Amino acid sequence: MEKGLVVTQLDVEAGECIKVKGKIQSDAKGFAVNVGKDSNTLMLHFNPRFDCHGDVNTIVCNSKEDGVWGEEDRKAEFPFQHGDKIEICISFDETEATVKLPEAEFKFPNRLGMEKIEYLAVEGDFKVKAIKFS
Ligand SMILES: CCCO[C@@H]1O[C@H](CO)[C@@H](O[C@@H]2O[C@H](CO)[C@H](O)[C@H](OCc3cn(Cc4ccccc4)nn3)[C@H]2O)[C@H](O)[C@H]1NC(C)=O
Repeated sequence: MEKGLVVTQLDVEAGECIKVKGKIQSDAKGFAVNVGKDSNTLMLHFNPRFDCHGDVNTIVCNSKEDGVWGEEDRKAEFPFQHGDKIEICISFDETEATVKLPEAEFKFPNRLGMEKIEYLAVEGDFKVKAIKFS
């Protein structure tokens, strides 16, 4: 299966923002935005699931340390629809990551105490149009 967008060698610090703009496919089962050190060490795996892994219309967040998933955090809101054109803004500080959407905001603890984001990956049924660092 083809990989999505992967960006490495980043140096995103606390308070800075990663903006990912794109379109959710009309038949999306799910997609994920991963940020962290590398694919095995993730501050945040942000995984909206329309219908996959037994979840329907559920955002699953998690961390990954040395290739091992942490405890999942399922969010109450699901502000996505098939075909949506959205911009996801991810920022963090020493205690938590924040995911800002046009009509919702989610927090997830910075479990690994990461001080910079070096890695960004977007996977699944999401077509990236642009990414911006600010
Ligand atoms: C009840 C006992 C089994 O629990 C299930 O265990 C599964 C396997 O660990 C959990 O699914 C995994 O959850 C992880 C987060 O905790 C990740 O989401 C795992 O997927 C990684 C991944 C990304 N991708 C690329 C991708 C991403 C989005 C859409 C399409 C492809 N391929 N594999 C995903 O396979 C799944 O969330 C978990 N369900 C529950 C309710 O705990």
